[in-house]
Amino acid sequence: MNQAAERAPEAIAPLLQVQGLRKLYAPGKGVDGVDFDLYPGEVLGIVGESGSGKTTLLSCLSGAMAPDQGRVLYTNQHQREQDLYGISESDRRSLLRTEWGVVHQHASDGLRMGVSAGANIGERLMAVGSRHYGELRGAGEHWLREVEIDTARINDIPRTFSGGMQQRLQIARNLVTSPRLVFMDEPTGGLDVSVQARLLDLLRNLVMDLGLSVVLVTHDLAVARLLSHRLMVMKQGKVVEQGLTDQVLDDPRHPYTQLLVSSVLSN
Ligand SMILES: Nc1ncnc2c1ncn2[C@@H]1O[C@H](COP(=O)(O)OP(=O)(O)OP(=O)(O)O)[C@@H](O)[C@H]1O
Repeated sequence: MNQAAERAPEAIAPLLQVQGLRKLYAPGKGVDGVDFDLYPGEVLGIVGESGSGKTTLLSCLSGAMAPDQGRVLYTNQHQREQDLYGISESDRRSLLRTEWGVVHQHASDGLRMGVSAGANIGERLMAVGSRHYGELRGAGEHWLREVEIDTARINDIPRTFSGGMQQRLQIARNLVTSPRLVFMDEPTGGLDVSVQARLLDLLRNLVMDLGLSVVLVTHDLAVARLLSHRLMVMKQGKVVEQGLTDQVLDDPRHPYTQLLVSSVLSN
């Protein structure tokens, strides 16, 4: 065997490494001892009942709230590892405007409700230096089409949009800077079932086409099954089980996961 053949294929570096993360508001309230790696193109679902710590974890991962303990390491597009809470506030903000995106449950938390749809999309591009009106307009139209919103609505403000459209606009606003990692907090929560189904379909296609890495918080196991490759199950701030989505949902090992799955089945 020659030397080249003996060499192991180059390992793919994780995009995100989470090590020993803890954020406790009070004993047992918050998250504790969370460790995982997220790889490029991977969708990780975080599930668990209300109060299990999903939102707290997402906030710590997405730079919104510093943990008490532990590290969040991100490998940026230049293959440099950045410690999320070791870098400056302005570098963290810059990550959030460029390589990262955040889709909130309530579109009003992620959109500027009083400015036009086009401006909502263009704003993120302007924040990274784009000033050319034609380009901004073109990007606005392109991303409206990508999220299935009629481009004739480009000058309308989000307040005049339906809930599903607002959520799709929020997604377009995030994707315009070609992020590598997107955090989603209950992206289909509070929408009618048929609107949810359309949004899920759109999200699934966008995630696949763009090769996005996603951390998705949901209490809805059907949403988790449809979108995520891997699942993490949380209970009272701790991860009780993690693995491939189908494995966790079809053959849950932890009694809590078994309960979650069976309560969905019996609904
Ligand atoms: N700012 C806060 N101050 C004190 N306790 C908090 C705070 N935010 C959350 N908690 C508590 O921490 C625990 C985890 O809450 P968290 O919102 O992260 O859970 P969750 O799984 O996202 O719940 P939900 O699905 O209801 O949003 C809960 O017991 C909650 O009451």
